[in-house]
Amino acid sequence: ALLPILSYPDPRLRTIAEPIKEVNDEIKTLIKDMIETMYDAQGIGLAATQVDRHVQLIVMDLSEDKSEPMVFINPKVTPLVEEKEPYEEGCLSVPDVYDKVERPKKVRIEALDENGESIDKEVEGLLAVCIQHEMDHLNGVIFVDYLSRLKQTRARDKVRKVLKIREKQG
Ligand SMILES: O=C(O)C[C@@H](Cc1ccccc1)C(=O)SCC(=O)c1ccccc1
Ligand SMILES: [Zn+2]
Repeated sequence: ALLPILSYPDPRLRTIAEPIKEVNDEIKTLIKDMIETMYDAQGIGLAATQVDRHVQLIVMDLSEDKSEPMVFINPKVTPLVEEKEPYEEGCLSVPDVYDKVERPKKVRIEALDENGESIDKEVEGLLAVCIQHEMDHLNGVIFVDYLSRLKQTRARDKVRKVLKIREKQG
């Protein structure tokens, strides 16, 4: 099922997600719904926080044809290098706002997958950018938090406008 995505500056986006104790049917359904919601929203990632479910769960799919969804349960992301790289980020919770954010170039991801198998890999590029962006969501951080006050105000105004237009479209 498609889940509603919270929009900035909704305070629920600031909730800290809890660890998942058991990958039960409820979590399995949430994973399926989040993947469906991510594809529908044309995203490459989605954190459970964004759909108002405050558990440590991230889904991502960087493939062209939306055929390779990845699931990260109770993820831990550790920078492997000091060097940071800027990337023009967007966010499904801050529609139509894109801006440069600097993040560590290479990170280690430790997590469980949907079968409870452990994941432990070193990534860079868009995968590293996206997993750090999603991890921030689980910690109540949104990419606009890294921008200037002025840009944050502009982002709030922009989201308000986009939501009004979407409301009219019904
Ligand atoms: O809000 C989210 O978490 C999803 C977000 C993930 C993300 C994309 C790009 C950089 C950082 C984080 C998106 O999928 S935004 C939409 C998108 O597909 C995209 C936007 C900018 C660059 C590449 C992809
Ligand atoms: Zn986001």
